[in-house]
Parts: sequence; C-alpha cells; structure tokens
Amino acid sequence: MKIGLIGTGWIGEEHVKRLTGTISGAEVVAVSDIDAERAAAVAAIAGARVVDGAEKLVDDPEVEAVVVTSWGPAHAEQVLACIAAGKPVFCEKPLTTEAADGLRVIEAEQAHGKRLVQVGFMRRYDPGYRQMKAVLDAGGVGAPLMAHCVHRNPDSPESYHSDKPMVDTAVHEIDALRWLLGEEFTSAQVIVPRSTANRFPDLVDPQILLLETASGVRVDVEVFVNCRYGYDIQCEVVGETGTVRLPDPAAPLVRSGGRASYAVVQDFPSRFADAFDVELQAWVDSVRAGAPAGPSAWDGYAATVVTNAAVEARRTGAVVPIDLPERPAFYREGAP
Ligand SMILES: NC(=O)c1ccc[n+]([C@@H]2O[C@H](COP(=O)([O-])OP(=O)(O)OC[C@H]3O[C@@H](n4cnc5c(N)ncnc54)[C@H](O)[C@@H]3O)[C@@H](O)[C@H]2O)c1
Ligand SMILES: O[C@H]1[C@H](O)[C@@H](O)[C@H](O)[C@@H](O)[C@H]1O
Repeated sequence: MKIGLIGTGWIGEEHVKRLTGTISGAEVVAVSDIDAERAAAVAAIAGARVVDGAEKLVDDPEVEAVVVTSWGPAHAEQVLACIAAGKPVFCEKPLTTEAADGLRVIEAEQAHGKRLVQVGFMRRYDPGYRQMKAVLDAGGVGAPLMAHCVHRNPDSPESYHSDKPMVDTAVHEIDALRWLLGEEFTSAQVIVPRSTANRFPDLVDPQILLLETASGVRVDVEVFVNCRYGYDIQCEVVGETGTVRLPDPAAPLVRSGGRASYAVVQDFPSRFADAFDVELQAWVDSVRAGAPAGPSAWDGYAATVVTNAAVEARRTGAVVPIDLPERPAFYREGAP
C-alpha cells in the first residue's frame, strides 16, 4: 500500500520510520509539511518524494492511502480532502480539535457510503489495556462503578496552553474509557488544584477531569504535564466485586545500595512503542482487506465532544452536560 504522510513533525517522523522499517505491506512514497526542511529530512528516511501542499499529496495519483500527523487544528480539512478523494486515511488523535468539525467528518464519510477514516487512539492496541478490557468484558470485577486515571508527562513546551490538557492529552483517557466501559459520557467537570511552579505561564497544570457516564459510572482523570519524574499512565476500574488496574510496563527490579527500584518510562514513544506498531499494522492490513476496522471517525467525534465540554467546564467552573447525538447506524458494529 503506497502511503502519503502529511505533517513530518515528532510523531510523523516516528510513523515514517515505523512504516518503513517495521510494518509490512506498506511503503511511504510521499510526504508533505508546511516546513519544507522537515519534510525533506523525513522524506529521506523512506526514500519518499516531497509534495508541496497537503491537497496535492492527497490527490497524488501514486498515493493510495494517507496518514495525517499534522497539528490537531489542521486535521479536519486534511481528512475531509481524503474523504472527497475516496482515499483511506489514518489520522492521529485528536480527529479534530472542534466538535463541529468532527461532525462534518462523520457526515462526509457517511455520504461517501463506506468507512475510510481511522483515528490514532493507540491505547486500544496496548497489551495492558487489552488485558483490562478482557477482564471487564468477562465480568471479572462485576459492574463497573468508578475509574481512576492518571496521565502524567515529564514536561510540556511553551505552545502547550491550558485547553491542551483536555483536547490533546485527556482525549486518550476519554477514548480508552468509552471503549473499556462500552458507553458514552454525559457530563464533564474540571477541578483545578494549585498549579505547579514548573510550567510556562499560559498553562494551568495540573487539571482534574471528572466525568459521568450514561449509567452513572464516575471517572476521574488527573492530567499533570510537568510532573518532571517521567511519563506515567495509570488506570484502575473499580467494579462491584473487584478492581482491575493497568499494568506498569515490565522493568527489571534492581536491588543495590540499600534500595530496591525500577526505572520509570520517560516518554510516550517508549511507553506505547508496541501499541503503535500493532495499531499501524492492523490499519494497513484492514485497509488492504477493504476498509479500516480500528477506532472510527465516530470515536474521534465522540471524544472531541467530551474534550470541548471539558474545556468549557474548566473555563466556567460548571458541570457541563455532554450533548452527543445518537450513534448513527453506519458506525455500529458490523456496519460498512
Ligand atoms: N498517539 C499519540 O500518543 C500521539 C503522540 C504524539 C502526537 N500525537 C498527535 O500527532 C499530531 C502531531 O503531533 P507532534 O507531536 O508530532 O507535533 P509536531 O509539532 O512535532 O509536528 C506537527 C507537524 O505538522 C506540521 N504541520 C502543521 N500544520 C500543517 C499543515 N496544515 N499541513 C502540513 N503540515 C502541517 C508542522 O510543521 C509539524 O512539522 C497531533 O495531533 C498530536 O496530538 C499523537
Ligand atoms: O500529543 C501527545 C501525546 O498524545 C501523548 O501520548 C500525550 O501523553 C501528550 O500529553 C500529548 O501532548
């Protein structure tokens, strides 16, 4: 499958390396970025062409499928261009930063009549999250009542402002919990503790997101993106008869100097390397077999409706109701 990739930044480069060196059945033939130097450097990794402009890349006759790894606000128009061209597209999270744009994407895809979009919610491919899902689906802890989540990054750049903890970061937990619990969220509230001194001025950090699902499950998500000590992802679901907790990545326990310790992972590329590999291989395989089968444009849209409510909740201090329309039949299990 001949792939064109838009956005050759951090994760764009990671995915080009992955698609070139690890994933079978695919090759990156063209890349595009508003930063021509970045595009040329990343194109060289794959021996790909640089195409000047995202629209041109989508319409390039050699490109059979597209990977979108540009900035979040650019995703909507790029994914819509892929749908207009009838080309399958893997779009990194978030599908869109604004819910209204997500609605345009699901409407365009339904009008096309066949699934074309997959969203990069890679946690669904992480072995630990999959083990949790298997326990929950088997009723291993009874009916879920609560979930406690932690999403900590060691630091964040100056461009990372106060909406991003919800739009860019908690969006992972929002999708993972929708998937683990099998239901949608109905309200969001954001609590703001004292902020850390280790942050840029335009950022409120940490933030605590409180969500409620349709059946009354309560979920809390601590987002702390300047925690300094490492990249730490935690998740525990509490049910009527037990709890299930996301395992930490396996690491050797070292006993030395009077202490027993193990290292904490430092960044997301290492924490989720296996999940990214499995995710992209599954995307390539499913597209070659006819249509993408992973997280859909509906999942991307539903998550953005929640992040937008969470941003409003932080700004107003209110409990914000989440007004998600009914899931269209097109996006139900077994639909095209
Ligand atoms: N799944 C994950 O865990 C994960 C991890 C990191 C990033 N991401 C997502 O991937 C996306 C990119 O993140 P990043 O960390 O690589 O950011 P980045 O800033 O390193 O890279 C973004 C690139 O997109 C380019 N770009 C911006 N607008 C463009 C446009 N209109 N057309 C073409 N190129 C454009 C920029 O020049 C830059 O090179 C974001 O949506 C982010 O949320 C996901
Ligand atoms: O784009 C990144 C990425 O999604 C990481 O997985 C997350 O931990 C960061 O907070 C976010 O900025």
